[in-house]
Amino acid sequence: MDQKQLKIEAARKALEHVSDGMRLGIGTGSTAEEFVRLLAEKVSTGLNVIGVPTSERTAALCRELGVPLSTLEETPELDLTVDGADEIDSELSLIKGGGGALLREKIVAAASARMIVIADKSKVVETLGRFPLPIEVNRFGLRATELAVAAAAGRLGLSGDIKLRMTGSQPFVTDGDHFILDASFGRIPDTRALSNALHAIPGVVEHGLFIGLASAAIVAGSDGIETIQAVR
Ligand SMILES: O=C(CO)[C@H](O)[C@H](O)COP(=O)(O)O
Repeated sequence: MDQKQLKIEAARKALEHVSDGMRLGIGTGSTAEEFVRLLAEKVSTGLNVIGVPTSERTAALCRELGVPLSTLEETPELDLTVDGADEIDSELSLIKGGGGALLREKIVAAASARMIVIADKSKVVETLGRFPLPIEVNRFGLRATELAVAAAAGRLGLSGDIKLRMTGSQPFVTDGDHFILDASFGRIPDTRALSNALHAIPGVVEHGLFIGLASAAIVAGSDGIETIQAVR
C-alpha cells in the first residue's frame, strides 16, 4: 500500500468515531484532507455535523466538498478534532506545523473534548525531534526572537539550525499573519521543558509541540491499522 492509501485508511478509521450531531475540529495537511474527503461523502448521504477548520486551506476544501462549517467563535466547544501530525511518540506527544497551521490547530485541539491523530506509520518515532520543530513567531523582532529561541534551546542542551520558512523567495506567512522558524534541534528528550522555555519568549506566538492534547492516534502501516490510546 502506498503512503497516500495508508493516509486514507487512517482517515477512514477515524471516521468511525464521528457520529451525528458532532461538532468537529478539522485538521490541516494531506492526511487531514483525506479525512475531509471521506467526511464529505458521509455528509452527502445525510450525516449531520458541523466543522471548525484549522486553516484557510482546510476551510476551502470543506466548502468545495460541501462540509458545513462554523467558526470557533460561534462554536467554542468541540466534541472531536481529527488532525494529522509530523511526528508522534509513544506518549502521543506530537510535532505539528509542517503545513504551517500549528497555531489554529492547537487552539482547536484544546477546545475539543477529544483529539484523534491520523497518520501513516512513518510518523511514529521513539523521541520527537527528527522533524524540524515549527515555531510560529511575530514578524516584529524576528531576529531577536530567533536568537532568544537559540539561547533557550542551548540552556536545555539543544542546538541546531533555525531557519525562517520560505515560500519561494518570500517568507511563508501563516493564517494568523506570522512567520515560522523551523528549528532542527534533533532529539528533544524533555519536550515539556522546551515547550515552557519557548512560551517564555515574547516573540514566540506558539510552537509545534503538542503535549497532552491527543487522546488517540490511528496509525496505518502496511501490516495494518493500530490505534494508540493516550494513557492519562
Ligand atoms: O501539522 C500539520 C499542518 O500544520 C499537519 O497535520 C502535518 O504537517 C502533517 O501533514 P501531512 O498529513 O500532510 O503529513
